[in-house]
Amino acid sequence: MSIWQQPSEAHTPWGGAPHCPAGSGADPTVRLSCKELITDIPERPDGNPLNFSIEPGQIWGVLGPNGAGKSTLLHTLAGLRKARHGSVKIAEVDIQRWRRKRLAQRLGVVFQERQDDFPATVLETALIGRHPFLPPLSMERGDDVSVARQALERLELDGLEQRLVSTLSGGERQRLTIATVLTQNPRLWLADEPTNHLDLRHQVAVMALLAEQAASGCGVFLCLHDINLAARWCSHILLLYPDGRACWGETQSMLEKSALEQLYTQPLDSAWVNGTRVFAPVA
Ligand SMILES: Nc1ncnc2c1ncn2[C@@H]1O[C@H](COP(=O)(O)OP(=O)(O)OP(=O)(O)O)[C@@H](O)[C@H]1O
Repeated sequence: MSIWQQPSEAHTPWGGAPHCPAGSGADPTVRLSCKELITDIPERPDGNPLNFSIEPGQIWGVLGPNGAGKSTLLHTLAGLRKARHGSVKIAEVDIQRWRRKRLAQRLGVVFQERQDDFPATVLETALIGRHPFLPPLSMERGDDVSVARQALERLELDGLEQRLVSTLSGGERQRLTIATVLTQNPRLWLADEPTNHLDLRHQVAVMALLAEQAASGCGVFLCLHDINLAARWCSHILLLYPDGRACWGETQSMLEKSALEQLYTQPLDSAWVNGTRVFAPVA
């Protein structure tokens, strides 16, 4: 199936029932919330405490210049870094109290950095997404392989299943990272620059995939560098300034030209295209 031919039912390619759709009794256990959260960036003073919740059906985009702390925030939300202050909770339980395996059954992370140290094929790598669901010391079964194959097909990698990951192009590798999380089928997606290395068509396809996940009741949190992708696809935006200031809210109210110019210390032009405000840097 091409990535343009969306399956009519959410999640059906993975064989599972769709997650509880947003707007029809959204699943409260998908909720990721942070309260008075200050991330721990070494040698940097405390910034604004963060207080927001990612609800099922929402797509949050965090925008900010290099070094602002977007990845650090994402890792803190994933429970991979301890906060300096405040809390992160999933389903009202502190993230540090979740067992990692249980957490991995619910939360998927698309990392910015790649770890290709071990020789592995594309299919073997996608199957890592099933590991949180396997009993100890057991191998993947036919069902797992089928879920991984469908995720690879969705990311247009189905012809490359037996290829070594080390031979993939940058964009193919990125799509494999997303296919691996799709194989994991999480209810919460935390994705660090998921459109990195992707051509325009695949950027749109990945954003459409994440929107589909949100529409099926997942919560989605993305670090992005492209304001226009954020404008078109995110329901909520968090602006993270390098001095630790932060503000957040619904996309419509957040993407103000002057705020973005200040964020990036870069003058911008803006225009409306098909109901979406778009931004371009002033040369
Ligand atoms: N272990 C560490 N020791 C010292 N400084 C660190 C450490 N980890 C991160 N930093 C610093 O914290 C800051 C925030 O890093 P982070 O990767 O979160 O930024 P970012 O907004 O994701 O940047 P980019 O857009 O470049 O990916 C950076 O200045 C980085 O150098």
